[in-house]
Amino acid sequence: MKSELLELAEKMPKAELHLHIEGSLEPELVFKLAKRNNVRLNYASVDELKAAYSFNNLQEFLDVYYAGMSVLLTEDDFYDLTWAYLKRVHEDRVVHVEIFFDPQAHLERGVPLSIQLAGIHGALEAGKATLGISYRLILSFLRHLSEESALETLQLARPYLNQLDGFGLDSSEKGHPPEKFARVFAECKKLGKPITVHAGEEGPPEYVWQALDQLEVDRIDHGNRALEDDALVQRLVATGQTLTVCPLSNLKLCVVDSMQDHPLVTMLEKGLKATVNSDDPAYFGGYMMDNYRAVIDQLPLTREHLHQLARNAFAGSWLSEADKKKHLAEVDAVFS
Ligand SMILES: Nc1ncnc2[nH]cnc12
Ligand SMILES: [Zn+2]
Repeated sequence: MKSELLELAEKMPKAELHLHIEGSLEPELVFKLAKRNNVRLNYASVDELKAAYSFNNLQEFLDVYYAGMSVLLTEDDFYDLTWAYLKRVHEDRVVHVEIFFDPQAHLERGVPLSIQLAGIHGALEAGKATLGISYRLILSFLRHLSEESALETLQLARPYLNQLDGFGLDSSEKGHPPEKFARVFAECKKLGKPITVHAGEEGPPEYVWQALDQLEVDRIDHGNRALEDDALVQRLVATGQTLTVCPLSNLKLCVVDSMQDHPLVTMLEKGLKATVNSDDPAYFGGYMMDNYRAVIDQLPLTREHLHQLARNAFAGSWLSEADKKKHLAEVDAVFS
């Protein structure tokens, strides 16, 4: 049974909806870019850097994540990073990606938005042309920074709106509720772009309510802690909200104690539109298939659950209705 599910997971076309491009920066590439840009690292070797990838919570990870991305300085760096991710997920039969980038983290180091976007967008276009991977690019605001900083970033982004497909909110969740950014996302809404925010990863169910009621999000990233509130689950089910769940991330950041305790199957059984994603694959032990392998191995996942997960990802994507329909038919063909 397990091997049949694995085979199906390998074969089915996949959409990844929760991926921080800076979180796909592999240790080997960190060292290559550090050398290219003359950046001094606090680690002597790839192995020493990898040894630092042990986290007790989100903040411990974020400290390493922001330090790692300090090597990203030029257009080529952003291009190489994004291209490496696309090539890697192509092997996992990922055909559509919706990826975040954290512009404020790079602006702080003096890297203009134009450089960040030229590299990331250039690689996404190359991936579309040569690997057949469609994409959406999401500008994500850092919630540990101020509302003012987010508004300034949005101003800087205005000339590039044709390259931005939506807006997100990430970084340190606790103490930085969605309502802190209500005015920022109201501005984003006026631009007619979809919104997705991290909520209920470490933060309480109240943050998920705020994301829904005050930010009027189109998707929730993570959402694990929504399960603590039955009324919230009912709301998410009734409105068909997609949750971009990240199993290996949740394990690495101690959101769950073990993969056997992961709520993915519970979510599906409750009718929540859960999807499987890798979040920050270079830091959390794997890309899309690694995540699928983990949940197939460790959870009572059925063929129907797997089919639902594949469908949820395309249905919850920001693809056109015609493209969704095409991909859903391809998924169904694998499971027929
Ligand atoms: N899992 C995560 N949660 C919040 N912010 C992030 N930034 C990158 N990965 C993140
Ligand atoms: Zn994330």
